[in-house]
Amino acid sequence: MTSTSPAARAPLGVADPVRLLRSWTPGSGSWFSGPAGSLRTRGVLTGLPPGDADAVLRCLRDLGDDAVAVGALPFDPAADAHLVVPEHVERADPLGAVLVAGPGGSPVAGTARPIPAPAAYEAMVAEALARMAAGGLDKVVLARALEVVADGPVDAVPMLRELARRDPRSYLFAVDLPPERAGTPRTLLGASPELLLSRRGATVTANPLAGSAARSSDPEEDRRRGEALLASAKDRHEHALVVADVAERLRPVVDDLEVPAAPSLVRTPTLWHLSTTVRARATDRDTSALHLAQALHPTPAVCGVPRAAAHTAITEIEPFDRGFYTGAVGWTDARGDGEWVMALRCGEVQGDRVRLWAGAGIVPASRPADELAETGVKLRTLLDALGLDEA
Ligand SMILES: C=C(O[C@H]1C=CC=C(C(=O)O)[C@@H]1O)C(=O)O
Repeated sequence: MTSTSPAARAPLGVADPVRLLRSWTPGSGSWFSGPAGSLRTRGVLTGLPPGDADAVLRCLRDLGDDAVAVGALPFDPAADAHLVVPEHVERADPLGAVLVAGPGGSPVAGTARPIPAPAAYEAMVAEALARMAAGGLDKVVLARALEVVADGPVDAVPMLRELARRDPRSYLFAVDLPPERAGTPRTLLGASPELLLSRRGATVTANPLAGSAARSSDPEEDRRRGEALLASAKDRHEHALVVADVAERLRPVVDDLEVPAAPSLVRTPTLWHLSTTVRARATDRDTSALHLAQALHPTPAVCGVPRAAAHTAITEIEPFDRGFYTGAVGWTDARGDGEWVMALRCGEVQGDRVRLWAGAGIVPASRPADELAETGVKLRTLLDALGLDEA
Protein backbone atom coordinates (compact mmCIF):
# COMPACT_ATOMS: atom_id res chain seq x y z
CA MET A 1 0.00 0.00 0.00
CA THR A 2 1.29 3.46 -0.85
CA SER A 3 -0.24 6.80 -0.12
CA THR A 4 0.79 10.38 0.24
CA SER A 5 -1.38 12.25 2.67
CA PRO A 6 -1.82 15.76 3.99
CA ALA A 7 0.00 15.47 7.32
CA ALA A 8 -2.75 17.00 9.37
CA ARG A 9 -5.74 15.02 8.08
CA ALA A 10 -5.50 11.55 6.55
CA PRO A 11 -3.83 8.37 7.90
CA LEU A 12 -0.16 8.02 7.03
CA GLY A 13 0.72 5.78 4.09
CA VAL A 14 3.07 2.80 4.07
CA ALA A 15 5.47 2.95 1.14
CA ASP A 16 8.58 1.20 -0.20
CA PRO A 17 11.60 2.38 1.87
CA VAL A 18 13.99 2.53 -1.09
CA ARG A 19 11.47 4.53 -3.13
CA LEU A 20 11.18 6.98 -0.24
CA LEU A 21 14.96 7.33 -0.07
CA ARG A 22 15.16 7.81 -3.84
CA SER A 23 12.42 10.43 -3.77
CA TRP A 24 14.44 12.77 -1.57
CA THR A 25 16.04 15.85 -3.13
CA PRO A 26 17.56 18.85 -1.30
CA GLY A 27 14.99 21.51 -0.46
CA SER A 28 12.04 19.14 -1.00
CA GLY A 29 11.57 18.12 2.65
CA SER A 30 13.22 15.67 5.02
CA TRP A 31 13.91 11.94 5.15
CA PHE A 32 14.66 9.67 8.11
CA SER A 33 15.29 5.94 8.43
CA GLY A 34 16.01 3.83 11.49
CA PRO A 35 15.27 0.38 12.88
CA ALA A 36 11.64 1.41 13.54
CA GLY A 37 10.87 2.66 10.01
CA SER A 38 11.36 5.37 7.41
CA LEU A 39 9.70 8.75 7.13
CA ARG A 40 9.65 11.14 4.17
CA THR A 41 8.13 14.60 4.42
CA ARG A 42 7.41 17.20 1.76
CA GLY A 43 6.65 20.89 1.92
CA VAL A 44 5.85 23.03 4.93
CA LEU A 45 2.28 23.40 6.16
CA THR A 46 3.40 25.61 9.03
CA GLY A 47 6.49 26.48 11.07
CA LEU A 48 6.48 25.83 14.82
CA PRO A 49 7.69 27.68 17.93
CA PRO A 50 11.45 27.07 18.02
CA GLY A 51 11.87 25.38 21.38
CA ASP A 52 8.57 25.18 23.21
CA ALA A 53 7.49 21.52 23.40
CA ASP A 54 4.14 22.42 25.05
CA ALA A 55 3.28 24.82 22.24
CA VAL A 56 4.39 22.28 19.60
CA LEU A 57 2.14 19.58 21.08
CA ARG A 58 -0.82 21.98 21.31
CA CYS A 59 -0.34 23.05 17.71
CA LEU A 60 -0.13 19.41 16.51
CA ARG A 61 -3.28 18.46 18.42
CA ASP A 62 -5.12 21.39 16.85
CA LEU A 63 -4.13 20.09 13.41
CA GLY A 64 -5.41 16.56 14.08
CA ASP A 65 -4.39 13.11 15.30
CA ASP A 66 -1.96 12.41 12.47
CA ALA A 67 -0.11 15.72 12.56
CA VAL A 68 3.66 15.36 12.73
CA ALA A 69 6.44 17.87 13.42
CA VAL A 70 9.91 17.20 12.00
CA GLY A 71 13.20 19.01 12.24
CA ALA A 72 16.40 19.58 14.14
CA LEU A 73 17.33 20.69 17.64
CA PRO A 74 20.63 22.60 17.95
CA PHE A 75 23.44 21.57 20.30
CA ASP A 76 22.89 24.71 22.38
CA PRO A 77 19.46 24.36 24.03
CA ALA A 78 19.24 28.17 24.17
CA ALA A 79 19.51 28.44 20.36
CA ASP A 80 16.47 28.11 18.06
CA ALA A 81 15.25 24.67 17.04
CA HIS A 82 14.05 24.23 13.45
CA LEU A 83 10.66 22.48 13.52
CA VAL A 84 7.97 22.38 10.86
CA VAL A 85 4.71 20.59 10.20
CA PRO A 86 5.14 19.17 6.69
CA GLU A 87 2.42 19.29 4.05
CA HIS A 88 2.75 15.58 3.28
CA VAL A 89 4.15 12.61 5.19
CA GLU A 90 4.87 9.09 3.96
CA ARG A 91 6.04 6.21 6.12
CA ALA A 92 7.77 2.98 5.16
CA ASP A 93 9.50 -0.01 6.69
CA PRO A 94 13.06 0.45 7.92
CA LEU A 95 15.70 0.57 5.23
CA GLY A 96 17.41 -2.02 7.41
CA ALA A 97 19.18 -4.67 5.40
CA VAL A 98 17.49 -3.57 2.16
CA LEU A 99 20.14 -3.25 -0.48
CA VAL A 100 20.43 0.32 -1.70
CA ALA A 101 21.72 -0.48 -5.17
CA GLY A 102 23.41 1.80 -7.63
CA PRO A 103 26.58 3.83 -7.78
CA GLY A 104 27.09 6.36 -5.04
CA GLY A 105 28.20 9.10 -7.45
CA SER A 106 31.61 10.43 -8.31
CA PRO A 107 33.98 11.75 -5.66
CA VAL A 108 33.67 15.44 -4.89
CA ALA A 109 36.63 17.47 -6.20
CA GLY A 110 37.79 20.27 -3.93
CA THR A 111 39.79 21.10 -0.81
CA ALA A 112 39.19 20.17 2.83
CA ARG A 113 40.36 22.52 5.59
CA PRO A 114 40.54 21.17 9.15
CA ILE A 115 39.14 23.50 11.84
CA PRO A 116 41.31 23.68 13.84
CA ALA A 117 44.53 22.07 12.51
CA PRO A 118 45.13 18.58 13.99
CA ALA A 119 47.89 19.81 16.36
CA ALA A 120 45.56 22.54 17.63
CA TYR A 121 42.88 19.92 18.36
CA GLU A 122 45.42 18.03 20.49
CA ALA A 123 46.10 21.32 22.31
CA MET A 124 42.33 21.67 22.90
CA VAL A 125 42.28 18.22 24.51
CA ALA A 126 45.31 19.15 26.65
CA GLU A 127 43.46 22.31 27.76
CA ALA A 128 40.43 20.20 28.75
CA LEU A 129 42.70 17.84 30.73
CA ALA A 130 44.23 20.84 32.54
CA ARG A 131 40.72 22.09 33.45
CA MET A 132 39.85 18.63 34.77
CA ALA A 133 43.02 18.53 36.86
CA ALA A 134 42.08 21.92 38.33
CA GLY A 135 38.72 20.47 39.44
CA GLY A 136 35.06 21.05 38.64
CA LEU A 137 34.99 19.19 35.31
CA ASP A 138 34.75 15.39 34.97
CA LYS A 139 34.11 14.96 31.24
CA VAL A 140 33.83 17.17 28.18
CA VAL A 141 33.21 16.29 24.53
CA LEU A 142 35.43 18.29 22.19
CA ALA A 143 34.80 18.44 18.46
CA ARG A 144 36.67 19.45 15.36
CA ALA A 145 35.37 20.22 11.88
CA LEU A 146 36.37 19.89 8.24
CA GLU A 147 35.25 22.54 5.78
CA VAL A 148 35.11 21.11 2.26
CA VAL A 149 35.03 23.67 -0.55
CA ALA A 150 34.16 21.87 -3.76
CA ASP A 151 34.89 22.93 -7.33
CA GLY A 152 31.13 23.27 -7.94
CA PRO A 153 27.79 22.72 -6.19
CA VAL A 154 27.79 19.56 -4.05
CA ASP A 155 24.95 17.14 -4.78
CA ALA A 156 23.63 15.78 -1.49
CA VAL A 157 21.62 13.02 -3.23
CA PRO A 158 24.53 10.65 -4.01
CA MET A 159 25.99 11.41 -0.57
CA LEU A 160 22.79 10.29 1.13
CA ARG A 161 22.56 7.15 -1.02
CA GLU A 162 26.19 6.32 -0.26
CA LEU A 163 25.58 6.75 3.49
CA ALA A 164 22.58 4.42 3.16
CA ARG A 165 24.48 1.88 1.06
CA ARG A 166 27.35 1.72 3.55
CA ASP A 167 25.26 1.50 6.71
CA PRO A 168 21.53 0.91 6.03
CA ARG A 169 20.96 -0.10 9.67
CA SER A 170 22.09 3.22 11.14
CA TYR A 171 19.83 6.17 11.87
CA LEU A 172 19.98 7.90 8.48
CA PHE A 173 18.72 11.41 7.95
CA ALA A 174 18.53 14.31 5.51
CA VAL A 175 16.89 17.33 7.13
CA ASP A 176 16.03 20.55 5.32
CA LEU A 177 17.42 23.53 7.27
CA PRO A 178 16.45 27.16 6.70
CA PRO A 179 18.74 28.35 3.84
CA GLU A 180 21.31 31.03 4.63
CA ARG A 181 21.34 32.08 0.96
CA ALA A 182 18.06 32.39 -0.94
CA GLY A 183 17.65 29.63 -3.51
CA THR A 184 20.45 27.43 -2.11
CA PRO A 185 19.06 24.49 -0.11
CA ARG A 186 20.81 23.72 3.16
CA THR A 187 20.74 20.10 4.33
CA LEU A 188 21.97 18.32 7.44
CA LEU A 189 22.63 14.71 6.50
CA GLY A 190 24.23 11.82 8.28
CA ALA A 191 24.31 8.22 9.49
CA SER A 192 24.15 8.33 13.28
CA PRO A 193 24.56 5.31 15.53
CA GLU A 194 22.85 6.94 18.54
CA LEU A 195 19.20 7.19 19.55
CA LEU A 196 18.66 10.10 21.93
CA LEU A 197 15.09 9.08 22.70
CA SER A 198 12.00 7.48 21.23
CA ARG A 199 8.47 7.27 22.57
CA ARG A 200 5.91 4.86 21.11
CA GLY A 201 2.74 4.75 23.17
CA ALA A 202 3.93 4.27 26.71
CA THR A 203 7.31 2.80 25.71
CA VAL A 204 10.26 5.15 26.11
CA THR A 205 13.73 4.13 24.90
CA ALA A 206 17.06 5.91 25.07
CA ASN A 207 20.32 4.43 23.81
CA PRO A 208 23.31 6.41 25.04
CA LEU A 209 26.65 5.60 23.40
CA ALA A 210 30.08 6.70 24.63
CA GLY A 211 33.46 5.01 24.50
CA SER A 212 34.77 4.15 21.03
CA ALA A 213 37.41 2.06 19.27
CA ALA A 214 38.32 1.91 15.57
CA ARG A 215 37.28 -1.28 13.75
CA SER A 216 39.86 -3.42 11.91
CA SER A 217 39.49 -5.15 8.53
CA ASP A 218 41.08 -8.25 10.08
CA PRO A 219 38.23 -10.16 11.84
CA GLU A 220 40.41 -11.45 14.67
CA GLU A 221 41.92 -8.03 15.37
CA ASP A 222 38.46 -6.45 15.06
CA ARG A 223 37.04 -8.80 17.69
CA ARG A 224 40.03 -8.13 19.95
CA ARG A 225 39.50 -4.36 19.69
CA GLY A 226 35.81 -4.72 20.61
CA GLU A 227 36.67 -6.83 23.64
CA ALA A 228 39.41 -4.41 24.69
CA LEU A 229 36.89 -1.54 24.51
CA LEU A 230 34.43 -3.46 26.68
CA ALA A 231 37.20 -4.07 29.23
CA SER A 232 38.67 -0.53 29.14
CA ALA A 233 38.34 1.26 32.51
CA LYS A 234 38.74 4.66 30.78
CA ASP A 235 35.93 3.97 28.30
CA ARG A 236 33.64 2.35 30.91
CA HIS A 237 34.00 5.51 33.02
CA GLU A 238 33.34 7.79 30.02
CA HIS A 239 30.24 5.69 29.26
CA ALA A 240 28.94 5.41 32.84
CA LEU A 241 28.84 9.22 33.19
CA VAL A 242 26.43 9.38 30.23
CA VAL A 243 24.16 6.57 31.42
CA ALA A 244 23.93 8.06 34.94
CA ASP A 245 22.97 11.46 33.54
CA VAL A 246 20.34 10.03 31.17
CA ALA A 247 18.80 7.97 34.00
CA GLU A 248 18.81 10.91 36.40
CA ARG A 249 17.09 13.24 33.92
CA LEU A 250 14.50 10.67 32.80
CA ARG A 251 13.55 9.45 36.29
CA PRO A 252 11.33 12.43 37.23
CA VAL A 253 9.30 12.23 33.99
CA VAL A 254 8.78 8.45 33.50
CA ASP A 255 7.90 5.28 35.42
CA ASP A 256 9.56 1.85 35.59
CA LEU A 257 13.01 3.04 34.53
CA GLU A 258 15.24 0.09 33.57
CA VAL A 259 18.98 0.72 33.36
CA PRO A 260 21.26 -2.26 32.59
CA ALA A 261 24.18 -2.54 35.00
CA ALA A 262 26.82 -2.93 32.27
CA PRO A 263 27.18 -1.71 28.68
CA SER A 264 27.26 -3.87 25.57
CA LEU A 265 29.03 -3.37 22.24
CA VAL A 266 27.51 -1.93 19.07
CA ARG A 267 29.34 -1.41 15.78
CA THR A 268 29.21 0.89 12.79
CA PRO A 269 31.23 0.14 9.64
CA THR A 270 34.17 2.07 11.17
CA LEU A 271 33.79 2.01 14.98
CA TRP A 272 32.91 -0.04 18.04
CA HIS A 273 30.95 1.81 20.72
CA LEU A 274 29.88 1.06 24.27
CA SER A 275 26.08 1.11 24.35
CA THR A 276 23.35 0.97 27.01
CA THR A 277 19.65 0.70 26.18
CA VAL A 278 17.56 2.46 28.83
CA ARG A 279 13.82 1.70 28.88
CA ALA A 280 10.94 3.30 30.74
CA ARG A 281 7.18 3.85 30.68
CA ALA A 282 5.63 7.20 29.89
CA THR A 283 2.62 7.92 32.02
CA ASP A 284 1.71 11.47 31.11
CA ARG A 285 0.05 11.97 27.70
CA ASP A 286 1.22 15.60 27.74
CA THR A 287 4.89 14.54 27.89
CA SER A 288 5.75 14.05 24.22
CA ALA A 289 8.88 12.56 22.66
CA LEU A 290 10.01 16.16 22.12
CA HIS A 291 9.56 16.98 25.83
CA LEU A 292 11.56 13.88 26.77
CA ALA A 293 14.31 14.56 24.21
CA GLN A 294 14.64 18.12 25.53
CA ALA A 295 14.78 16.80 29.11
CA LEU A 296 17.86 14.73 28.17
CA HIS A 297 19.63 17.01 25.74
CA PRO A 298 22.57 17.70 25.70
CA THR A 299 23.64 14.41 27.29
CA PRO A 300 27.29 13.88 28.31
CA ALA A 301 27.71 11.89 25.05
CA VAL A 302 27.91 15.29 23.34
CA CYS A 303 28.46 17.81 26.18
CA GLY A 304 29.91 16.60 29.50
CA VAL A 305 29.72 16.44 33.30
CA PRO A 306 28.79 18.62 35.07
CA ARG A 307 26.73 19.93 32.15
CA ALA A 308 27.17 23.66 32.82
CA ALA A 309 30.95 23.46 33.28
CA ALA A 310 31.27 21.27 30.17
CA HIS A 311 29.13 23.64 28.12
CA THR A 312 31.31 26.57 29.20
CA ALA A 313 34.47 24.63 28.32
CA ILE A 314 33.08 23.77 24.86
CA THR A 315 32.13 27.38 24.18
CA GLU A 316 35.56 28.62 25.30
CA ILE A 317 37.74 25.90 23.71
CA GLU A 318 36.07 24.99 20.39
CA PRO A 319 36.77 27.48 17.57
CA PHE A 320 33.27 27.27 16.01
CA ASP A 321 29.58 27.24 16.79
CA ARG A 322 28.33 23.63 16.49
CA GLY A 323 24.94 24.66 15.11
CA PHE A 324 22.87 21.47 14.72
CA TYR A 325 25.84 19.05 15.00
CA THR A 326 25.49 17.18 18.34
CA GLY A 327 21.88 18.38 18.48
CA ALA A 328 19.12 15.99 17.52
CA VAL A 329 17.04 15.30 14.42
CA GLY A 330 13.68 13.58 14.22
CA TRP A 331 9.97 13.90 14.64
CA THR A 332 7.20 14.09 17.22
CA ASP A 333 3.46 13.71 16.60
CA ALA A 334 0.09 14.75 18.04
CA ARG A 335 -0.10 11.53 20.11
CA GLY A 336 3.25 12.35 21.73
CA ASP A 337 5.08 9.57 19.89
CA GLY A 338 8.35 10.37 18.20
CA GLU A 339 12.00 9.62 17.64
CA TRP A 340 14.99 11.91 18.16
CA VAL A 341 18.42 10.83 16.98
CA MET A 342 21.73 12.43 17.91
CA ALA A 343 23.04 14.53 15.02
CA LEU A 344 26.39 12.73 14.77
CA ARG A 345 28.48 11.41 11.84
CA CYS A 346 26.84 14.17 9.86
CA GLY A 347 27.57 17.14 7.65
CA GLU A 348 25.84 20.26 6.45
CA VAL A 349 25.68 20.73 2.68
CA GLN A 350 25.02 24.14 1.18
CA GLY A 351 26.02 25.14 -2.35
CA ASP A 352 29.68 24.28 -2.93
CA ARG A 353 30.39 23.77 0.81
CA VAL A 354 30.15 20.82 3.15
CA ARG A 355 30.99 21.17 6.80
CA LEU A 356 31.53 17.93 8.73
CA TRP A 357 32.30 17.42 12.37
CA ALA A 358 33.42 14.79 14.84
CA GLY A 359 33.98 14.88 18.57
CA ALA A 360 35.37 12.70 21.32
CA GLY A 361 34.62 12.40 25.02
CA ILE A 362 37.54 13.63 27.11
CA VAL A 363 38.03 12.23 30.62
CA PRO A 364 41.12 12.52 32.84
CA ALA A 365 42.59 9.29 31.37
CA SER A 366 42.31 10.60 27.77
CA ARG A 367 45.38 11.14 25.60
CA PRO A 368 45.33 13.97 23.00
CA ALA A 369 46.79 11.85 20.16
CA ASP A 370 44.23 9.07 20.73
CA GLU A 371 41.31 11.51 20.74
CA LEU A 372 42.59 13.12 17.52
CA ALA A 373 42.77 9.68 15.91
CA GLU A 374 39.25 8.80 17.15
CA THR A 375 37.78 11.97 15.62
CA GLY A 376 39.60 11.09 12.38
CA VAL A 377 37.82 7.73 12.26
CA LYS A 378 34.48 9.37 13.05
CA LEU A 379 34.97 11.86 10.18
CA ARG A 380 35.35 8.92 7.76
CA THR A 381 31.57 8.31 7.70
CA LEU A 382 30.95 11.54 5.79
CA LEU A 383 34.31 11.63 3.98
CA ASP A 384 33.54 8.19 2.52
CA ALA A 385 30.14 9.43 1.39
CA LEU A 386 31.90 12.34 -0.34
CA GLY A 387 34.57 10.07 -1.80
CA LEU A 388 37.33 12.10 -0.10
CA ASP A 389 40.52 10.83 1.56
CA GLU A 390 41.38 13.68 3.93
CA ALA A 391 40.85 13.20 7.65
C1 LIG B 1 30.62 13.23 19.58
C2 LIG B 1 30.58 12.14 18.81
O1 LIG B 1 30.34 10.88 19.31
C3 LIG B 1 29.80 10.68 20.60
C4 LIG B 1 28.94 9.47 20.51
C5 LIG B 1 29.44 8.20 20.65
C6 LIG B 1 30.75 8.03 21.15
C7 LIG B 1 31.47 9.09 21.58
C8 LIG B 1 32.84 8.90 22.15
O2 LIG B 1 33.26 7.74 22.34
O3 LIG B 1 33.54 9.89 22.41
C9 LIG B 1 30.95 10.48 21.59
O4 LIG B 1 30.51 10.74 22.89
C10 LIG B 1 30.76 12.20 17.37
O5 LIG B 1 30.61 11.18 16.69
O6 LIG B 1 31.05 13.31 16.82
